[in-house]
Amino acid sequence: MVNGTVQTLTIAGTDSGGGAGVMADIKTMQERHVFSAAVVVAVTAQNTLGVADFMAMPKKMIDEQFKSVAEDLKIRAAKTGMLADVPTVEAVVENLKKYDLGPLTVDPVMIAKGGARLLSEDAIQTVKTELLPLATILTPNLPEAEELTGMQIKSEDDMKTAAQKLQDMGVKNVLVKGGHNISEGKSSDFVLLEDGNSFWVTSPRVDTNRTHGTGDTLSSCITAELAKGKSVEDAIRIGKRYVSATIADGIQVGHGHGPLNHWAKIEGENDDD
Ligand SMILES: Nc1ncnc2c1ncn2[C@@H]1O[C@H](COP(=O)(O)OP(=O)(O)O)[C@@H](O)[C@H]1O
Ligand SMILES: Cc1ncc(COP(=O)(O)O)c(N)n1
Repeated sequence: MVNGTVQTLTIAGTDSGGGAGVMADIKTMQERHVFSAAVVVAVTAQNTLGVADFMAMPKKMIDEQFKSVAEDLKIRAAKTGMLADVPTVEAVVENLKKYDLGPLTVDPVMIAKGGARLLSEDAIQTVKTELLPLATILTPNLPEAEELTGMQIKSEDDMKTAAQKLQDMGVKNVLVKGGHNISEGKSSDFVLLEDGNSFWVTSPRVDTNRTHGTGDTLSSCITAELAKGKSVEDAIRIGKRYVSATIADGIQVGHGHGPLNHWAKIEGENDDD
């Protein structure tokens, strides 16, 4: 069965605290029953209280990791997370063009919950012009959608407008995440699909600061479901249900923005789904 195992790839930064980045991605993939490889493009010294420091990998190490993965594994879907700076974004784009890694989910990570910049300001333009055209799905949170579109997002209508603007910039499918407190009592994300259809995915807002790694977890779950062959719409709906479960059923780790409970189950789902 080895060749039949569904394989995915995360291209992101590590989190020494275990809650976000590559660590959250691999935990999510494991729970969604797909195998995950990892190209580490940056290392962070981080915990639930914040990011103390980070270091981007040299281009040669990024290239060698892509080569090692691509030569041996059959990746069915991939995702990007923290990409640090211009040379790192450029190295990742070059490798994404070189290897067939299946549908790509781009989580345009810019600023951590604690406030640290994880993507340099000048790299935002590189992401826009070079990475976004490669994305099957783009999953910005509200500050990221504001940066990418240049508009302010203060309402659900603004979220719809931002999604349309991002699609006009050449992105196929857009998921604008509403975790940053726009709607009372609920956490609603707006989805605009390639075919023009749109819908909201909504969950009750959980009153908690244990939301470290929510974006990574959502985008990894979407990637896992795409790798299994699910449609973009189904992958997003499953991703939203999974991330909601991991937030609602919390664990106690650390003293700040705590990590999610990746063991949480989607209600009604069987273990072999
Ligand atoms: N307090 C919360 N309660 C319920 N869902 C949340 C909460 N915070 C975030 N979410 C959900 O988690 C997912 C990630 O959103 P968000 O936190 O905006 O992303 P990011 O981690 O990139 O900032 C979205 O589906 C969002 O609706
Ligand atoms: C390596 C890495 N990647 C991504 C995030 C974003 O996660 P969050 O916005 O939940 O802090 C992070 N803090 N660290």
